[in-house]
Amino acid sequence: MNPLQFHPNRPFDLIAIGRLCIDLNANEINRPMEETRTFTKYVGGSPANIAIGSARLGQKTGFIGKVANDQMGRFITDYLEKNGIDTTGVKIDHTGAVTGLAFTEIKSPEDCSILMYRDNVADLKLHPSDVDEQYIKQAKALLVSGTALAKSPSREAVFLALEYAVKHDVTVFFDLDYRPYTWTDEAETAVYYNLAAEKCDVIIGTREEFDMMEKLLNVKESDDHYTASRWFSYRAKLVVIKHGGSGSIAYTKDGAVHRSGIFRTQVLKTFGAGDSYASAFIYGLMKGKDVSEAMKWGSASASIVISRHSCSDAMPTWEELEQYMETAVYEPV
Ligand SMILES: Nc1ncnc2c1ncn2[C@@H]1O[C@H](COP(=O)(O)OP(=O)(O)O)[C@@H](O)[C@H]1O
Ligand SMILES: O=C(O)C[C@@H](O)[C@H](O)C(=O)COP(=O)(O)O
Repeated sequence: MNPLQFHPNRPFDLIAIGRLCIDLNANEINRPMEETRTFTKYVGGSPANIAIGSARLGQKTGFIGKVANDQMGRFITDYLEKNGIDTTGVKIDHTGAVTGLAFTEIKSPEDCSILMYRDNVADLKLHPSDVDEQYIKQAKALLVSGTALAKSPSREAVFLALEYAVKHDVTVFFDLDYRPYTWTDEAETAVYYNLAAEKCDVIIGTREEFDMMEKLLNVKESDDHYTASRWFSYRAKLVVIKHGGSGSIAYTKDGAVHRSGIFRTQVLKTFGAGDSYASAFIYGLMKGKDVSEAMKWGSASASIVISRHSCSDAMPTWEELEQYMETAVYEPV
């Protein structure tokens, strides 16, 4: 069953809000950063990757964010537009802020990490005055990324977007996307994550991300069922907990539990799994598929992206995804 209903007759399927950054992915794989010399530049940032994935799958997609007033900022906006994403909501910073950079280190397929340069970044300068109620009102769904809550004024901009979404019956997806280095204080982090989650229809995160939110409440044990049920007294209808190579589990408000396995693949690097999973999972739900089927689409998309070098540029089209699901081997949990 699909517990979500999307407002019909809206021009945008999905509008994402949050960071637009640059990924610099190591060309020399199976090497530590100290020995890595060259990188390939891609558009990055979790919500950007999800929006690109969504557009590739054929969704009418828009973005609300802020970019630096320089070559990097223009590279990002240009790439979004080339992928058919509406950039009306992408504003340009005029305070001298810079573009966030994510250098990726691929020591082995299982051992990947990201070195982020995020001082004075333009994405966190997104201001409430940059968020247009009329724009959000045109969407069936809004995707919020947790990292945008890390600092003001971006934090207030996201809460305002959430208010508009709730007011206009826009279905809200919250990808927790917890990046510790963007935050300074554990309690502050958990408080804002929990406050935002109260306003969301669908919450998607890894076990570790939910643990971070629950630590503040002195929850000692990781328990997926407990985690999900906490949110059903608020707005949530669906909670998804991702477990890496062990698949994912979803709970719906009516008490149903859905499990998804993975599509085994030749993993090049692990990052990008969550973003590709989210884009195809959301697409599946918006196409009216039931939760289990949408999770399978998400797993297939993740499997494709982790076998490729980039995150954004590797996002599959619907034709690629469909063909992949016909031929690849699915391992149920
Ligand atoms: N090694 C893997 N092989 C195949 N699929 C994977 C693998 N790791 C992750 N995935 C897929 O990607 C999804 C999200 O991965 P996960 O690592 O939990 O998220 P994140 O990238 O946000 O940390 C998983 O639920 C699974 O479907
Ligand atoms: O989110 C970022 O700023 C970096 C991403 O573009 C990146 O490549 C990544 O980490 C993807 O995250 P994941 O999908 O949660 O693995």
